[in-house]
Amino acid sequence: MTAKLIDGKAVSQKIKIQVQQRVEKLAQQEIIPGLAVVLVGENSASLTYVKNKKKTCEALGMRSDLHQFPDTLTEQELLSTIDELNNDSKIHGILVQLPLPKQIDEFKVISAISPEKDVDGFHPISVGNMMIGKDAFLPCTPHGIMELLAHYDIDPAGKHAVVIGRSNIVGKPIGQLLLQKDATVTYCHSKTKDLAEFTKQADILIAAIGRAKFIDHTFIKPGAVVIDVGMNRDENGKLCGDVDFEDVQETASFVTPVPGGVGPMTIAMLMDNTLQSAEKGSVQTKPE
Ligand SMILES: Nc1nc(=O)c2c([nH]1)NC[C@@H]1CN(c3ccc(C(=O)N[C@@H](CCC(=O)O)C(=O)O)cc3)C=[N+]21
Repeated sequence: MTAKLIDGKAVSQKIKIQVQQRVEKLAQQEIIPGLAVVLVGENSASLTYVKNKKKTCEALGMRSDLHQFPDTLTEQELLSTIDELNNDSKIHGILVQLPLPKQIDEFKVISAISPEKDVDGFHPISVGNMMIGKDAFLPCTPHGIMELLAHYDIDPAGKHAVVIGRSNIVGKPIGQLLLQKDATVTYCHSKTKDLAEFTKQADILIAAIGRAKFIDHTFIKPGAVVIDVGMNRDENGKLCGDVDFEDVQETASFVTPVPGGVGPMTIAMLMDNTLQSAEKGSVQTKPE
């Protein structure tokens, strides 16, 4: 038996069509959702993601402004850019591409973004609201994973979800979202002893490690759902995940590919968050 493919590309396409239709509705009120993307430095991978976001925005009828700076930018300069974007009524979402150069304190910068425009869901207020299940922009990658599970009728309730990775942007929040859907959640990380002992108990395995093809069939319980959040280059420079996709086929029940799995969902959820922000703004500024 081979695992079923979780087709992030196809699901993201459906979500983007829905976003586009709502963008058209907003256009009748003369509101165009606007996303500001701030990129500091010349990281070529970052530039690719950022261009992808811009292209998607424009395809859906939204605005996207790229603010690109050299890696010598000071923290103060970045904070004043954010201040301007916070006060710009044409901008509904602000995304500061991470990582930032070392002279800039990421926490300070993220905290300076107005929570109403925090479409990445990284602001401490967004994180706090997410933790207690209150209305907040959800971080795009974890939210995209939850949408994928729902789309394939994979209900986390009562399942054992094992998350490998504890970053603030993927590992920690995906564990919380799975917990809110009544999964039993185990977090593993670089200091976990005997990783496979844990992962072999996972009904749902989330791999966010950052090591190419690290997870093979020996880590996987027969019938498990395997979600690959990795974005690595293999020995030939080809994009690949944290999971050895071919090797787990006979063991897993469902698996996400890389590319075409979680990545496209991340972008779709960013578009959805930006649209939602613009929709909220339209309610607040409606003439009486
Ligand atoms: N503030 C911030 N927010 C982010 O959301 C953020 C960030 N910083 N820094 C970098 C990571 C990475 N990230 C990706 C998004 C989409 C794909 C994606 O669409 N990947 C395609 C392949 C793209 C390709 O071919 O290179 C796929 O998996 O099919 C990948 C990676 C968002 N990030």
